[in-house]
Amino acid sequence: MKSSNRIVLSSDHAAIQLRQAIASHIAACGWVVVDIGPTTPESTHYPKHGEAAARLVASGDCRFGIILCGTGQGIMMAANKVAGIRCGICADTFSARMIRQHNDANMLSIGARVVGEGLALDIVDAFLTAKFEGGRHAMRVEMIAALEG
Ligand SMILES: O=C[C@H](O)[C@H](O)[C@H](O)COP(=O)(O)O
Repeated sequence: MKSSNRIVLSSDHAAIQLRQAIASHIAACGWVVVDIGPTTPESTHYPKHGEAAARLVASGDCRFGIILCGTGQGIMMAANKVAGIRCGICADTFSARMIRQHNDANMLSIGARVVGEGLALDIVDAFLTAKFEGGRHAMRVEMIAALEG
């Protein structure tokens, strides 16, 4: 079922605190948060958490996904293996805005060991408030999809 107001959140052990801060922030902004954990700090493996979040976005259950690990890199790589996912990693607000406007990104990855909480929340806001511009960018996004075979 398509949902325009549901956002899935996921992380590995390196980003639990920041993930919870983002969950509170976006819930206060009116989004329905689907936080799929983990909730305990034991070491875990980012590929499975990236994949789980990506599948909820790819299926249409959630409109967007926000995923985190230490750098944001590994979990982003895993999410992008799922067909239909366009996940960008951001450590600045300009990129967070542009991956929506130009790339129609449906997932955002953040490195909890890279950016502090204040900047991370600004990045999330930039991502969630920007709109895909379509036009010349639409064909390029279709070209990305074509690579999925
Ligand atoms: O891209 C991978 C992430 O940054 C992981 O969060 C990181 O590799 C986990 O490292 P560690 O097991 O040393 O906490």
